[in-house]
Amino acid sequence: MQKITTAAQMRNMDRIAMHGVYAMAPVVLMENAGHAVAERAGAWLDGWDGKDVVLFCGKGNNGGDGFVIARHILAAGARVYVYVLGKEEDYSDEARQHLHTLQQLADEETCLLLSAPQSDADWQLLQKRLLASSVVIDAMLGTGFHGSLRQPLASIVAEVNAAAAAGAVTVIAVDMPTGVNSDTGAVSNGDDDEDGPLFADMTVTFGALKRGLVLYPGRACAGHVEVDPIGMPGPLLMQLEENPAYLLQESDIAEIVVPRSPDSHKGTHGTIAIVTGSSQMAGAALMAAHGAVRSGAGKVFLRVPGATAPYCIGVQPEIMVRGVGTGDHFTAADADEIIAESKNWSVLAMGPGLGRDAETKEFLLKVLAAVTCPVVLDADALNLLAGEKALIASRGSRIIMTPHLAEFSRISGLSMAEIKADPIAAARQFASEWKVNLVLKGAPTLIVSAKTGNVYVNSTGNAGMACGGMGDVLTGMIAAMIAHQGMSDLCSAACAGVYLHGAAGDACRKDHGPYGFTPMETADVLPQVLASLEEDLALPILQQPLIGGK
Ligand SMILES: NC(=O)C1=CN([C@@H]2O[C@H](COP(=O)(O)OP(=O)(O)OC[C@H]3O[C@@H](n4cnc5c(N)ncnc54)[C@H](OP(=O)(O)O)[C@@H]3O)[C@@H](O)[C@H]2O)[C@H](O)CC1
Ligand SMILES: [K+]
Repeated sequence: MQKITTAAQMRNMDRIAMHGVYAMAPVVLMENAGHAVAERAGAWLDGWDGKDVVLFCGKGNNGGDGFVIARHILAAGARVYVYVLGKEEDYSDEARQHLHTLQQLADEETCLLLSAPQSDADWQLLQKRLLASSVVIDAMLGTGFHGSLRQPLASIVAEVNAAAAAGAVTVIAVDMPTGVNSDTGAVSNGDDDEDGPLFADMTVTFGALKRGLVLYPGRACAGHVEVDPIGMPGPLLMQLEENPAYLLQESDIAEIVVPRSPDSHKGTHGTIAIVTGSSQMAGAALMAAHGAVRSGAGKVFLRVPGATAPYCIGVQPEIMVRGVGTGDHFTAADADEIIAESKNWSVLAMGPGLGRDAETKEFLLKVLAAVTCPVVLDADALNLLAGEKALIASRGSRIIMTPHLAEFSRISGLSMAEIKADPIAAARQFASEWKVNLVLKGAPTLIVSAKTGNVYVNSTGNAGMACGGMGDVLTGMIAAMIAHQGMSDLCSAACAGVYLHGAAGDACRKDHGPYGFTPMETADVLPQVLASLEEDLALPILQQPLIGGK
């Protein structure tokens, strides 16, 4: 699992690597960092030989990495213009040492060292060089960036973006794209909206992923991201700081979603109950149930208010529908029937299309206080339970709440701006206060474990999924995942549901185009997504065919 760090955690890791028991020389870490970029970007670009490169080095250690990169790509056959944007006395000892080495290699033909552009003529020359080069390397700012971009960096970033937009150059960022805050993913637009952030085609980052590379809008600036350990001692990288966050990747999910045992039966794969809907929103209930069906649930029961049942019965034969009571929304009088039935259920999901009637809140409170199976709460269930922290906290580790940002703002009392400023902290704080497993839906979706406080950042999904009904399908999927063999840990089930839902959306995007595909279509590609996941798994002996076959 890829660890995601903050700048402070990274600095702490650096400090221990250099000044703790490992006593690594700072100049060596910088050497490794620069070498890693030269190697990884070189492999990605099919080598450096014969390439014209413009390299911008800032006045911090990110710039120091740039001096090392210049030396390595020169040796690999590139011609390089190095803009040294700091004064020699500004640099750290290790950066200055690498600058001195590079100065010995400088010549007119292959390695020209230049200072920051000042006159109009300098800027015109810079533009010309950018358009004539094939690669730009951004070693201007890394984890030390704060505030909004100052000059001349803001204008350089604007020139690089313009050259890239003209199709002239491939842009490689060192550790972070300049202008992206490494802790929040917030970007700087400088004083002029066109002045930043830098948009990279590839980012090579050091030690571990930075939050700003996985959170939007920064994530959109990073391009293809590779993480290099730069020779950091393994135990240091593995060491869990407080409040860790991780990026969810296919291999992580393949470990959680165990293959079905060949002698399993429908009872093995869970009885999922979706108790939701109202006459205005029967579709939401059906989409949630369909999400569960397509996730391989053993049995799916849909319980809707009595007057809603005619809209749901017979729509999809796999879903066993029954109306409860006679109204068009649930009331407290309907709770006993649900509570009695729940003894046979593996999991209960409530919320999509539930409506916000006060009577429905009474129903929810009664059901939640009595049921013992795990519960997934979404949409209107969240709105109705916004003030019920004590009830949720009393059984939160058995509950998954799945708000989108607006719902999360309503129940947490945080403004959208506060959430966006630090979504990881906001999600973690909420999960800890409400003692609940949280799925904060957005780009990207965050999952927080009630038990450990660990945060998982999803890596799948796309903007085509921003449409009504996608969340309903996800609710059913997460419910079905909980019932899968070996998935009794609710947070793992939520991670699997969220990852697979996004992967299904990505498959739809590929098949249908960037948007316009539906939640039902998204659910329908799940078996294919699961098939590709199974390819990642070593099939257990029992799964292998007895005769023939692959
Ligand atoms: N283990 C590792 O990860 C290693 C990382 N390395 C590299 O080091 C950088 C971090 O280096 P640091 O010197 O701390 O920071 P930066 O180089 O990113 O930037 C600091 C300079 O940037 C100036 N700055 C800050 N904000 C702005 C802004 N908005 N506009 C313009 N300039 C800005 C800042 O100037 P101040 O006047 O504000 O102080 C600094 O001069 C990391 O990212 C890696 O690339 C090591 O090389 C190896 C180990
Ligand atoms: K950079």
